[in-house]
Amino acid sequence: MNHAGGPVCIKDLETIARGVMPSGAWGYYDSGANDEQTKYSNLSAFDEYRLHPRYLRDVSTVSTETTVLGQRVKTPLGVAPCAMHKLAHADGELATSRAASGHGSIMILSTYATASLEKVIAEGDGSTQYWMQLYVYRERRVSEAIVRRAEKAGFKALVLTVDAPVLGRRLIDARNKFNPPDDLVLENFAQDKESKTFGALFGANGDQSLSWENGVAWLQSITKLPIIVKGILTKEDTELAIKYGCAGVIVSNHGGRQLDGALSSIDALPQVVAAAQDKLEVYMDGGIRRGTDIFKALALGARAVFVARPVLWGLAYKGERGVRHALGLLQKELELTMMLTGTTSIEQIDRSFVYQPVNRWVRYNKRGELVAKL
Ligand SMILES: Cc1cc2nc3c(=O)[nH]c(=O)nc-3n(C[C@H](O)[C@H](O)[C@H](O)COP(=O)(O)O)c2cc1C
Ligand SMILES: CCCCCCC(=O)C(=O)O
Repeated sequence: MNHAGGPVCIKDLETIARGVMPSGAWGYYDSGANDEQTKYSNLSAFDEYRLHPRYLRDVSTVSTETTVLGQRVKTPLGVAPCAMHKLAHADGELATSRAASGHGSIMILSTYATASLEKVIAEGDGSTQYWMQLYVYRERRVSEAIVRRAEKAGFKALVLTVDAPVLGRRLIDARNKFNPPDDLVLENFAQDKESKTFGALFGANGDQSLSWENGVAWLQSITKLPIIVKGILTKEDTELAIKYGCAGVIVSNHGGRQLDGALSSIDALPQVVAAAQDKLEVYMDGGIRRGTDIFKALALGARAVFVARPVLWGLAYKGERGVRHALGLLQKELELTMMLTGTTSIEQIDRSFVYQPVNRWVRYNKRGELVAKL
């Protein structure tokens, strides 16, 4: 592929990133769990929703502005939390933060970031909301310390990831015997050198007994920040999130990295939106690679969407400029989709713009090539 004029879509960025990253780091970013069914269905499920365009509606001015948690953002496209941005580029999360900041939406910072949360938020220009992602640890004081630092630094919400009581089994990492490199420091999370394996970092610290009561209710009891639960796929858990006073849920299967066989995010979204009944905000991530994907998720009721791998690919391509490029491509594609569907504001995008033909399924092979339409 010739990229002389720069990557023109997210797929181009993926190809470039694959070419420039060391195989272990690439494998860690790319992998899904086990057979990667969920990772691939996150992508192919979008194709099962078709768009209903409306015309002759004056689309000379289009705005993607909206509100999230009551605050205005320039666009409903944000950055999902991802561990270890420095695997992609030496500037890591600081570069991502600068790029996200110009973009004017939301950046969710991973607990396993390779830059401290204070430094990351300091790169912002005030137009972007920062949310802090948390895993709640057996040692609650470790999690509480991160909450206190996030509050003090100006983070606007806490994102509690619930789909990882244990880490999913990623076969590529197992084959590569990949573990976080010794020279990377997880700056928000004290660790000794000997514990630098996924098992030691994640397994030994995680709390497998975590529940709504000892996790979500505990977090509510120690902070006034809004709590968003990440990794929700069912109406039952949405109802519990409402019961436990959460401000929002992120419909997500962790990019297919946890439970292989779990429902794709876009397919789970409608039932979560229905159960939410406007009592909390619903966001989604997983498989967004096109502006049309963002549009479909908004049409099915998401208030905002988040991307993970496209940001990492941008970072591997050219650091801050690469992330800007990735977010810019998606933003432009969203605006184009709005013009071509006859929508000029986010509020106008509703369910009437998507159509899901029944009994039609598209299938991709592992290289992302279309192999069947049933
Ligand atoms: C390399 C990598 C690291 C991730 N690290 C975290 C993490 O630390 N915390 C978390 O809640 N989710 C993490 N995720 C999951 C993402 O936040 C997100 O749910 C998912 O990747 C979105 O799908 P996408 O990659 O198709 O955009 C990670 C995903 C990737 C690819
Ligand atoms: C350095 C520990 C990484 C923990 C796992 C981060 C994550 O959520 C992932 O999907 O990978």
